[in-house]
Amino acid sequence: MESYIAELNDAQRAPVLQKDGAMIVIAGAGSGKTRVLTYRIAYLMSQGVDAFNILSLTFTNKAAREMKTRIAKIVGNSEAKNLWMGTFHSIFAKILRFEADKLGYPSNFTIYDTQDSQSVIRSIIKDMRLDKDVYKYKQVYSRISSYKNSLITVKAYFQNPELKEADAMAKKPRLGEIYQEYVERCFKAGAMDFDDLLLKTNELLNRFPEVLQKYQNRFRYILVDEYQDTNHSQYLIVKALSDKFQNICVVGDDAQSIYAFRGANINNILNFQKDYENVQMYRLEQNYRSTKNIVNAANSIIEKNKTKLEKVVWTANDEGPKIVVNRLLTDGEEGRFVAGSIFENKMQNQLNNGDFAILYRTNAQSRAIEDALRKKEIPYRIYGGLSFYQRKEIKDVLAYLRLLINPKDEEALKRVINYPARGIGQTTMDKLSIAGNQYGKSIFEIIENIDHLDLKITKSTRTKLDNFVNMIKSFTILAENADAFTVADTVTKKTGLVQELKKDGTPEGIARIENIEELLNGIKDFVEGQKELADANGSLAEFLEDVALATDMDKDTGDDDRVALMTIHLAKGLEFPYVYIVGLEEDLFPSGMSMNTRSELEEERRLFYVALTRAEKQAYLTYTQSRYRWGKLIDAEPSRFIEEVDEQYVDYMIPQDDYKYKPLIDTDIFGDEVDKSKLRQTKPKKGTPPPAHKPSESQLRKLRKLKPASPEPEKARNEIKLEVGNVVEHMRFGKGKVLAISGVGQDKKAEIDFENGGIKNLLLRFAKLKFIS
Ligand SMILES: Nc1ncnc2c1ncn2[C@@H]1O[C@H](COP(=O)(O)OP(=O)(O)OP(=O)(O)O)[C@@H](O)[C@H]1O
Ligand SMILES: [Mg+2]
Repeated sequence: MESYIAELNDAQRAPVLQKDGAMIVIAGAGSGKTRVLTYRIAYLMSQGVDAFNILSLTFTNKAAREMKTRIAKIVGNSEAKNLWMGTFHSIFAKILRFEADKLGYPSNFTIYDTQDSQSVIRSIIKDMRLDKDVYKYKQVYSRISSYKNSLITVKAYFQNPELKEADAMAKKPRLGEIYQEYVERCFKAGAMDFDDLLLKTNELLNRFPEVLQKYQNRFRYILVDEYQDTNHSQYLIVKALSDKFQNICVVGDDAQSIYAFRGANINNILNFQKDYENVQMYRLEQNYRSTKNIVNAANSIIEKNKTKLEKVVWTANDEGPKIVVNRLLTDGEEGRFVAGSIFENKMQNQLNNGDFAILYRTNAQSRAIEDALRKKEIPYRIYGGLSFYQRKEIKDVLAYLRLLINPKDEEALKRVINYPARGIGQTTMDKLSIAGNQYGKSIFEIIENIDHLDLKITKSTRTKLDNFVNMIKSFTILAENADAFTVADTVTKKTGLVQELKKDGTPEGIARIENIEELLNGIKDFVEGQKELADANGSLAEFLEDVALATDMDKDTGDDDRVALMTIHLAKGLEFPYVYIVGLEEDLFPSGMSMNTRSELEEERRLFYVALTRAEKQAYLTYTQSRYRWGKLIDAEPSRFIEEVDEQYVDYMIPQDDYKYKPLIDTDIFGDEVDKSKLRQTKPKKGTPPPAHKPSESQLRKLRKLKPASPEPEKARNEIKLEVGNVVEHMRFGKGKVLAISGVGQDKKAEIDFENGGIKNLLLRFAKLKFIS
């Protein structure tokens, strides 16, 4: 037996050693799912499976790299290099390049990022003269994106009157036309957006059986991490590719499904057994990541969800300190508390900055935290947010590079045709655009043929356009032989980009030049790295693809020591010794936008579960009493999730005098006077605690029945549609009759005459009412 196999427990070893067939590993956080995938790949290779025949799909490219490094240690570097590992998007972008011509795309197609896509949509809305307050481009974009991820093409859209009706109901009757125009413009520009990378892969595998066969034969063994967050489009790709050999291993945790809002479909996990023959189901129960306190606290939260697979998670690790909950006055205080606590922990326990993570629900929350960390001189890195590649000056350089690779790339062209200024104005651009639409050609092609078209563009402007096109063409020729660095270096010099910034002379201008230098350094590194690989040569096209699909996480080389700041969504799959979860307030976490239905609330709760289970040694939860939101200082309420953590695993910090704490006297929804600060300190006892030690065999047998707990038919409490005359039940006041309803939406209230409490005016959003008749 290979020695690394000994680094697995019995339950983990089983799916690693089952070489063939379909298998699913369902298990809670930190139980070694990702480790199973990694070791399984190493094992397959030791059994003679060629690395070229293994496809492994991960949530980030960084995760893929880490797995590869681990595998390389076991099987050797040269073999591990040939593995196909990466995100769905990066793997299938590669395949699409090989096969692009079949779909009518150039193999050098551009990948439009979200900004590019939204910019195309904005100009369509403008060109169609639609009201931009009704047709909000971001909303339109996400609508189109969700169609694509459900494989609803333009044709399918128009064949399905229900979709059109739904959009009409949402006051966007022309959404289908926008969708159609968007698809046409992208196609004309030789561009695919992120969603196309999946949609077009599906199209490719469906329409061309010989292509499907080729990749089925190639990827004889397929592995998928974080399977709970695959969307329909991804699901179908995996299904098609694995259909022939059925050697597929997926791992996931339904309790960590947090992308339903982007189309992830939990049924992919629930139905896996139906999709393949002789599916082996494996469970892992022992958590190796966290202390008992953290594991048990996390169990006590997820227990509150009605839709879930029953699972056991226990740990043999130490008890560890309790979870610390602290209330602060403002977000500034919150930042100072977190920075101070990190500082103290570092001093007391001799830790590195990299041992800490600060997790939040929304990117906007990072600012106050950053201020505090800077004051304490604690180095940090923000993941997500505005990435390096989205900075203006970087996008400018990249636009030139994209354009020389794919001259049809309309978004790139618009960005740089008159930057630095070349005297090509908006009127000229409009004329070119109109001609482009009329002839179904790209602007670049229109300019190339400008002498044959009657566009009423002056001779002098035509010369300027000519010069621009010739410059780009000269770069294209250079790129045929030179590597990415040489090309990029030439472009920044010849286009006048750097000179323009030098002229500017302001500190911002200088910072921008430094960023461009940084980009060039990055390209140089990339070229050196790629030259070592068998199937790459450091070309510009390869670099651009890398950039288009890079997330901030991917750039993290981990070689400098910083505190990590990120949204919880980004933290999935990661682990840190110390984790601070900040902003635990109603309407922020759970998000005010996700409380309309029980399923949305449950997704927020899973998000909280993900956050807490990132922690190895200790977790901190913080909330504030008031917070600036949308420019207003509002009273914040502690998140319901804080109360949901079984109190035996929690330490509440008593506010110190220097917090300038003022008790907030308020009336609650029952009309009683309450001191809000005390509200959360007296908590009712919770139900049976989850197992702190390995549960008994009989308990395990009960819990192991891996069937979905049926969601209770009772409606989410804010879903209840009450009418005057209805009878309801309240936990405290007993039965009551609805006398009147007032307010709308979030403010909807009901006046109810209760058996035990008399007449009460209750905010329906909060009142725990059961509908009786
Ligand atoms: N048998 C084992 N012995 C020792 N350590 C282990 C074992 N299995 C897993 N670990 C460690 O436990 C931690 C969690 O493992 P891993 O990340 O694979 O869990 P996971 O199930 O993928 O978690 P998540 O659900 O958060 O993605 C890692 O640090 C891993 O190295
Ligand atoms: Mg994992």
